[in-house]
Amino acid sequence: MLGLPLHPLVVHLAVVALPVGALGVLASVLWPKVRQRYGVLALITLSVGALTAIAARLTGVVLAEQETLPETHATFGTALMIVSLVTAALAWLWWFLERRRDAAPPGSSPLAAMASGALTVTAAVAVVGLTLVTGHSGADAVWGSGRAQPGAVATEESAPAYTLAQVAAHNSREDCWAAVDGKVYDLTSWIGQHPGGPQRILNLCGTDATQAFTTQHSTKPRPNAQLASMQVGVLVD
Ligand code: HEM
Repeated sequence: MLGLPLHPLVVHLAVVALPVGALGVLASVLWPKVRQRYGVLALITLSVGALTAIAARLTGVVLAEQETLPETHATFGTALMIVSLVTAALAWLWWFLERRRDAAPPGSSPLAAMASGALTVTAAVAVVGLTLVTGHSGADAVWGSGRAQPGAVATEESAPAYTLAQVAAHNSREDCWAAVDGKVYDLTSWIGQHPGGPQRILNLCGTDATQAFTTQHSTKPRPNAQLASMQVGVLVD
């Protein structure tokens, strides 16, 4: 429930609320008339957007546990969450300083309000830009070329073919290949990164590891996506 149904729902809210709120705040800083009429509305919209960005990040993490993690999109999502929260905080600070300036006697220094206004405008532009790239990378992860596809590294037709004897020659920590289910993988760079420990991968070097891999990981998405990213060819007799 927390993953798939919620993530698309909250991201669409964030994708609307963040740019609308950020542009509204930007216009409020630049034009006092806009501030008077729509300032509070823009601030609330931006704040709702920032809270939705947190929700999007959290539901995205849950979703990544069920599917594979689209790295670029996750990085942008985290950046957007932080930048939108900072922007909302800056915008409220600017608002508070402007209100104080309105109440202050004529001739008081406008410096603090102006400085916070300039920071708010810069941050609001960053929010709009980051919302666009985060949304785009998310759409790409679902529909486009960024989609994590098992076996995407080498297609059956284009992949080089290796015999088990050739695979067996790559049987060391420095050069570790294994075959799984008719495909050949170079596991060398993964040895030290395996969450289940390096020894379990070292045991596979130079072998047909189909049974060891499927017994341990069967159809779990993460190990299979990791494996797919390391494919170097297909196994032939
Ligand atoms: C090329 C082969 C393998 C790959 C690509 C691989 C990949 C992975 C990945 C991605 C994880 C993290 C899982 C997660 O975060 O959900 C993991 C965890 C683990 N792996 Fe492997 N693995 C391989 C082979 C093996 C083998 C042969 C064994 C045992 C004989 C093993 C034992 C474990 C254990 C105990 C964990 C930690 C607990 C778990 O998440 O299941 N792995 N592996």
